[in-house]
Amino acid sequence: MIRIGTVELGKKPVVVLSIDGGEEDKLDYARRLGVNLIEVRGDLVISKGVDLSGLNRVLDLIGDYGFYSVLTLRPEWEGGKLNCSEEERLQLFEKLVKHPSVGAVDVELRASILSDVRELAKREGKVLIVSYHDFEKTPPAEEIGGIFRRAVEAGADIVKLAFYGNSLSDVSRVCCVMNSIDYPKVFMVMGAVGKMTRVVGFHFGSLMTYTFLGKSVAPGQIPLEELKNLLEKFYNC
Ligand SMILES: O=C1C[C@@](O)(C(=O)O)C[C@@H](O)[C@@H]1O
Repeated sequence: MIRIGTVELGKKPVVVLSIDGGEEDKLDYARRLGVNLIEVRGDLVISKGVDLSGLNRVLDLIGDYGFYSVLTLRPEWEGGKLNCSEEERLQLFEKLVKHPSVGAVDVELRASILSDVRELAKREGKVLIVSYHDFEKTPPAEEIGGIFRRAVEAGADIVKLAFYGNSLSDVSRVCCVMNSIDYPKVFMVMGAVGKMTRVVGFHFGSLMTYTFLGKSVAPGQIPLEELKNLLEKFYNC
């Protein structure tokens, strides 16, 4: 069983609210709607002109509201807003990962700093999420399996795969491949056709689902209120 901060994964659906630094004033509301973790999209926060001390204040506030966070610094080359060198991104990770409210760190499988971030996470006792995003398509089953294996070999505590779905066969293929893999995982099929995976993914072993308040941060995300209602219907939680 994996725990991010005090949040146990795998016992019931875990809801992660992705914030870009503009929603921290809604943390009380998020708590009341059953959000379990806060993903700090540090790349989005920084893109709004917030500096490192401002990012630390966001992390402070998350802790003040009793949440643990997942720290994400998504680069432009994987769909994020961070436009800096990998060395600079690693320095940001080094300055932020140690924050007491950070429970997990998300780094891309294709990042040249992956092994550095892995060692950093291990040293600081944080959960390592190794993620892979394809915002255009869903690969064939064999390729999905290969990506997953590479993430495990890279030392992921949790493997997170997010593919863009163009058809229901994309959705069913991802669910079937994920269902066949016994390893801590999170997956979603992005886009309209893949919306269902953000709710039914738990049936196929996905540990977390990502949501938003205000503006979504990825195609096909379900807003928090609607997601809460769907999870109550499907999982009585
Ligand atoms: O990787 C993911 C999943 C995501 O892309 C989604 O589709 O909900 C949202 C991102 O913020 C997060 O880091």
